[in-house]
Amino acid sequence: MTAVLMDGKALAAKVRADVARDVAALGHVGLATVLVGDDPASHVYIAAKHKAATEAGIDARDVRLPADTSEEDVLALVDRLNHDDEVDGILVQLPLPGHLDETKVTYAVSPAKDVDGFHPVNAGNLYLGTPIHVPATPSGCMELLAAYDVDPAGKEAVVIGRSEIVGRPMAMLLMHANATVTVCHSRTRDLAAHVSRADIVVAAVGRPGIVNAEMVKPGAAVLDVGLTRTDEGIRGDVDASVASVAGHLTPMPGGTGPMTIACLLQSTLKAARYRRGLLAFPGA
Ligand SMILES: Nc1nc(=O)c2c([nH]1)NC[C@@H]1CN(c3ccc(C(=O)N[C@@H](CCC(=O)O)C(=O)O)cc3)C=[N+]21
Repeated sequence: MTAVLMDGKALAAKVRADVARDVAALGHVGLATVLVGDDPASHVYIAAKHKAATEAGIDARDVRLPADTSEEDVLALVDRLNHDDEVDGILVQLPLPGHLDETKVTYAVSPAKDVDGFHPVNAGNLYLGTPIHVPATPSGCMELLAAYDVDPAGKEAVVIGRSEIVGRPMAMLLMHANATVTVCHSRTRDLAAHVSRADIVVAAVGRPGIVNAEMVKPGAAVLDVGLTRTDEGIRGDVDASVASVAGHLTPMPGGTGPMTIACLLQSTLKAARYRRGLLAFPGA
């Protein structure tokens, strides 16, 4: 068997075109990104997000601060953006330099403008099954499954990784879609035993090739979120051999990454709708 490739690039282009149409209808939609310091990967991601936002007609503001910026100054900036009427969505690029408390900065972003969905109000509402802003990578994975008619209902799903930005929200979304969800992590005793039972596998740990053909159930849908830069190029968590066993597989690159960016734009549009009262912000 050769897996059907889940083309994230193509689906992302479609999502972005839909966002562009809705942005045009709304008039003005603003996104502010905050990048502290000079992590080279973060620069690549921020550039990609700005290009996509601008192409969708979103007014994207690129705020950059030196690596030694104090926490007080970062929090003051976030506060200004919270109160800035031109700004519908705020994204603080992670990781932050070590002297800054990521939790504190994440808490500071207004939940309605938190397009990453990292604020506890948003994380909590996802847990409760009443999602407001949902992290972009897991959203993109759900969109990929839907686009390829892989319905999680009743299926065994294994999520590898329990990070706040991918693994945990991914598990929630799959559970809400009625999958039976197992979350594996660094202390899991027998990863292969869990993966071999899964109809849907989402790998998000950043360990190149940790998922291989021997452990994947024939016909399973496998989504690769891990991204490691090596001398030979970008490598995912899923070994290339899996293509001969899986039913569906995301390419790496060109799978879940482009969908992450597309879903970020969707969240920005949603944030603009909350702010204009076109969508009710739960509990507000
Ligand atoms: N506040 C915050 N929000 C994020 O959403 C966030 C973040 N911080 N920090 C870092 C991670 C990582 N991330 C990616 C986005 C796009 C690709 C992407 O487009 N990848 C391309 C390859 C790009 C390349 O060449 O490096 C692909 O998979 O085809 C990957 C990773 C968002 N993140």
